[in-house]
Amino acid sequence: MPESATAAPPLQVSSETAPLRQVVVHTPGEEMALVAPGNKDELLFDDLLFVEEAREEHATLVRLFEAAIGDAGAEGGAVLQLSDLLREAFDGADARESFVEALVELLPERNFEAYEAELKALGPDALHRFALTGQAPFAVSATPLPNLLFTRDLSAVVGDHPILSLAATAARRPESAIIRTIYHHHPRFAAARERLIELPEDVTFEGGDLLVVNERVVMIGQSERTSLGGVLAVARALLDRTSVEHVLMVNLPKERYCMHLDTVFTFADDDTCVVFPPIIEEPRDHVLHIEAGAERGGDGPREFRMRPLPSVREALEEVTGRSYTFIPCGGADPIRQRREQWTDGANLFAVRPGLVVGYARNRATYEALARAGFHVVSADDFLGFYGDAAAASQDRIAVRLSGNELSRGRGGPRCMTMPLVRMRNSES
Ligand SMILES: NC(=[NH2+])NCCC[C@H](N)C(=O)O
Repeated sequence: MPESATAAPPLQVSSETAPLRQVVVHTPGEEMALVAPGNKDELLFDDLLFVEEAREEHATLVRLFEAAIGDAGAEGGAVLQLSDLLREAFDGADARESFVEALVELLPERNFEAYEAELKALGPDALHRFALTGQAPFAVSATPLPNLLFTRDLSAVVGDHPILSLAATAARRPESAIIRTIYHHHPRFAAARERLIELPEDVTFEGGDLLVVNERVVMIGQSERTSLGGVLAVARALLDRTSVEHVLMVNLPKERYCMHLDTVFTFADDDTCVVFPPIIEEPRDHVLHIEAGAERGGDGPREFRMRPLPSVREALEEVTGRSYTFIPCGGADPIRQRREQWTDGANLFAVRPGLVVGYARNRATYEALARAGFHVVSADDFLGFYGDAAAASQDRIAVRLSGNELSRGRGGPRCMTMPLVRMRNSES
């Protein structure tokens, strides 16, 4: 293994665009094929995915990461599969037991308590299958977890601190038990365990709502999925325990189309963002700047200082001291903006500053990226001609990934990735 690989720490995310070294994904499997007309709404799918094709699209995304990261990956490789991490964690009987206990606790309405002993007695493979598909060798059943595809929402890493999400919907709540089990029991996370940020059970928070601007600044959406309590609990933990000094809370409409902040706002370069103009460009006092206030003395928690700011742009410019270019998702036409936002045009994933991947179908978004100086290439061309040389260069490149099946799940490349390590060489 090259030296840089062993040197990379187990967890380190220094910004949204810092070069990617290791990422967790989930290639759709058996659980996706269990989405049917009768349960799709409950499972948060607007349509059924053609699973074979979705798997191929996803495999291209994985190849792209492997090509771009090359040998710079952290220990264990560039791309980790969530399902493997869970299966490896289940090798320990403690992990299996605490997973079952977490399910019982997180989903009281499902009455898994009645089968607790049987579930705890399942071996690692059987419990793994039950966790993903809801199917067990006896009379209990749970809902399948097709949304595992969107690994982003399970957790967020800020610096070297992992935050465990607490999913807002019943369909996704078992995912919180999965990620909790992985962080608590998988040997890979042994060193990060003491830095784990866990939230009080009465709040909700999903990773798609948190963006790491730099070591001192994070943005958090207060959304359909992340409650005000969730924002404040994450803010408190970050301000108390990490290098973060500024939390910018963005108040979003509580609607499905913009369920997380990353559905309307992502970073394409250190100073360039792709934005959904109707929500992000109009100033309307929808940003709250949160900082640590005075110590209270005694054991009481430290106070917050909060003040409203008119817009995302003003908030970012004020706390970072730099200026930003906003590229409109869908270009200038309001209808195309809405159509392309719906198919995740604003949900780009940056592999390094200025190298992004999105869904090819969002053509007006790519035209806007081209106008901002990005070379637009297909995923095949990227893999054939660019690969790791492109990752190392300074060129601005926007890769078009075929995602006609994947996009039916209402999530784009950023939603499908949970970076564990992203940092510049100088940071290792
Ligand atoms: N980070 C994101 N924007 N994730 C999108 C998740 C989509 C998923 N079907 C859901 O409704 O939960």
